[in-house]
Amino acid sequence: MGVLLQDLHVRVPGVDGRTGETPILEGVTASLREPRTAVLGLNGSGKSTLLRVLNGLMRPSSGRINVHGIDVVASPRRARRAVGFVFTDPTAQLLMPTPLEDVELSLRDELGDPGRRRQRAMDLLEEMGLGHRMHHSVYDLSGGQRQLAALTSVLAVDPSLLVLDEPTTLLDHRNRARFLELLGDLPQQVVFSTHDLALAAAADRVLVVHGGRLVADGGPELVDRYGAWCVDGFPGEGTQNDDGAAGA
Ligand SMILES: Nc1ncnc2c1ncn2[C@@H]1O[C@H](COP(=O)(O)OP(=O)(O)OP(=O)(O)O)[C@@H](O)[C@H]1O
Repeated sequence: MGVLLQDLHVRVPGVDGRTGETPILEGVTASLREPRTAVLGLNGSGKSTLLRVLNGLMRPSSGRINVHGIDVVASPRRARRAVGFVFTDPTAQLLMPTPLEDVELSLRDELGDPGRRRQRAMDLLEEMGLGHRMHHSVYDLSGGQRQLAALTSVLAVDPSLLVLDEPTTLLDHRNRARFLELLGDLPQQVVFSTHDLALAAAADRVLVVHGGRLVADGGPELVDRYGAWCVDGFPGEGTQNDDGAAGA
């Protein structure tokens, strides 16, 4: 079992005069069985969209997605239970006032007893290095601490696939090192997008997305070949931050 993407297209209304639609992903096909997959690409290339379709947050216009035996398009609710997703900016996904309450909320279906639920939530936050912040308002946490709190809540329910959108963007050096260690230890299959080339090079599989298309798919050696382009821009194009959405 793994993650299967078959001829995936995502289009949104607008812009193109001929079709009235903007293509965001075009014909993405990949079968991912490796423990760690990194998705590389410039800003606007389609990385987040590729991740969002994995748990049904975004519906493809056409194509198949199967995650660990679940047809994501047909069963988006099952997919959301199986696929833990951590956003680049996790503020929106922390639903409760404090990290402790947020992790407790995640655990509500797993542990009926409030005392055991609280203890489990405290243990998980301690393991993540957030014990000293568990009672603070999520708005008083730093961006990196919020990201770790969101990750704790997601991991609390033991998803079979973990999807992380630019997981190290908000982390300082120490928390990035802690995150890398955690990534090495997690039993789950993980798919993550990143602009962090060292993080991508540590993955088993690398997908390079450009203009909504999968332009390269292979091992971590692709980081040497494509990494600089994914940071500075692809040859023959403008500079970084060009919007790389799929053209008509
Ligand atoms: N719902 C939507 N409606 C219209 N356009 C969208 C929508 N979702 C994404 N896009 C556009 O599709 C393109 C790809 O977006 P996406 O967020 O997947 O890029 P990304 O590679 O993750 O970029 P970044 O590195 O900046 O996070 C962008 O041009 C974005 O503006």
